[in-house]
Amino acid sequence: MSFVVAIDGPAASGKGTLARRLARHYGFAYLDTGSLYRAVGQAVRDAGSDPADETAALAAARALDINRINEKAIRTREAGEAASLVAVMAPVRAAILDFQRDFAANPPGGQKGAVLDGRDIGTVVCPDANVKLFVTASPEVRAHRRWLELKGSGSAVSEAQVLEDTRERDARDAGRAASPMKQAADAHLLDTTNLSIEAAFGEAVRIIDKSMS
Ligand SMILES: Nc1ncnc2c1ncn2[C@@H]1O[C@H](COP(=O)(O)OP(=O)(O)OP(=O)(O)O)[C@@H](O)[C@H]1O
Ligand SMILES: Nc1ccn([C@@H]2O[C@H](COP(=O)(O)O)[C@@H](O)[C@H]2O)c(=O)n1
Repeated sequence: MSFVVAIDGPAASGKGTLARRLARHYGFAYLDTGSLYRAVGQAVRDAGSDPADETAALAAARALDINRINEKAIRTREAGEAASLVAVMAPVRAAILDFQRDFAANPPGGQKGAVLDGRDIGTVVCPDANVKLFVTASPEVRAHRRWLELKGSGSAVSEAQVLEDTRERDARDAGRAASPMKQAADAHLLDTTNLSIEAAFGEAVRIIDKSMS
């Protein structure tokens, strides 16, 4: 049976950085579920439609081919915004739910476990995950990290604008009716506001090792 690590938390809290490192450390498969919503949102934009249009979003979700996701195109500010708009739609979420569950239960490459990160992994996608982490940090720290990242990739967006986007996205993700972002009752809270990447990784390994022994 696959050992599943579920990581949830708000935008730019460090979920992906942590999840990727954990997957490498334990030899597990990794799925960034946010990339699925980003790819759906970006596909709607590419088709010239409005990400708030449910018919267009559902068609894009049903047509999603994870092997054809354009990693660069989905990392923009606009793709993040489009992702959070399509993510409020229950039919869109339903269209990609089985894929995520199957990935967790049967990790590709025959790996013995999987790390999934997103907003509803511990609550909806994998409620029986072996370990659940809820990774967070203050909005200001998260916005600063994301701004540095966007600046590094050539974006001229201001830090104040990134903070505003971050707050808006958090509110939409936590406030929606369908699978809202929420810490599962049995999740460990990991606040990275004052933790380096290394320290956050060390804390997560301590929690996971304990649950494996
Ligand atoms: N503990 C940390 N200290 C400093 N920087 C960090 C830390 N964790 C992650 N970062 C940096 O913050 C940025 C956001 O991290 P990451 O992409 O892992 O967040 P995320 O929660 O997966 O975001 P999203 O949900 O929006 O995809 C990255 O540039 C990453 O290098
Ligand atoms: N399990 C998930 C993962 C993501 N979302 C939505 O996608 C947006 C982008 O996700 P990132 O992790 O890449 O920032 C996010 O803001 C959510 O709206 C989701 O709903 N469920």
